Amino acid sequence: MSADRRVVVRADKAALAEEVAARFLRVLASGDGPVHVALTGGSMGAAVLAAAADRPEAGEVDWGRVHFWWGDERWLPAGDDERNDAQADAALLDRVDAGGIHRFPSTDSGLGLDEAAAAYTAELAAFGDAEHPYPAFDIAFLGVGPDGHIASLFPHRLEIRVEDRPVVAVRDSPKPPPERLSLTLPVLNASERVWLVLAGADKAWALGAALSGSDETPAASVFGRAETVFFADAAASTEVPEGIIADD
Ligand SMILES: O=C1O[C@H](COP(=O)(O)O)[C@@H](O)[C@H](O)[C@H]1O
Repeated sequence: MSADRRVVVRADKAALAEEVAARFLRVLASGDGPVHVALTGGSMGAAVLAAAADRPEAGEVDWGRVHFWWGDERWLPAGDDERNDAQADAALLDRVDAGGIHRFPSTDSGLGLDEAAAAYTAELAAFGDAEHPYPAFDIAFLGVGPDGHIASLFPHRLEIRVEDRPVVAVRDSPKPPPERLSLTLPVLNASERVWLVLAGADKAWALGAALSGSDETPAASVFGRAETVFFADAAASTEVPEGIIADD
């Protein structure tokens, strides 16, 4: 794990999505083995994927090497517009021939919420190694809620402290829908790169709290093994301490 965290700021949401999309495509175009990417829902998740789909470098990526996963999912029927995977499908996944699309189960899968968590745990394990029963993501994308939540790990809740399972079933979520599935911190923290993407003035508090390391802010507790980067627009970065905004 690298405790070093950087903040990259761009003027607005569109410029931010373009910046992250360009970096995302550069990672996908490098190397030659399978690439595992954990996607996020929320406002910036689809914006980054849509920007990536429209960039010319998307044509240089061997999408057959790329496995897509999700950091969390809303417990809804397959294809529901509010599901995180449906938003990613529309933005990018329907336009590329990915090596694997690993969706969380849906309410119409015939599984209950706990069974769905177990099913995703098993799917992750199929791509694990001797060290961990889950893949080490090359990139884990995370949105950050105004309260500092990441994936479906919300402040002041037990799910943030779960270390013995890769997936948790979330009930009574403070944000609708009330039932969700989420990866846990040990899985996210095994990622090579953790990229948190946030835009808008309503995210300024969350970014400041994440950087100050508040125990109860989930966004403060996630670290990539090689790098942890907060990508923010100007409106979201007003509470970033001086001197930690990266030049790149
Ligand atoms: O519900 C969710 O919210 C968070 C943050 O979303 P945002 O719209 O405030 O950016 C998102 O990261 C998560 O994947 C999603 O399920």
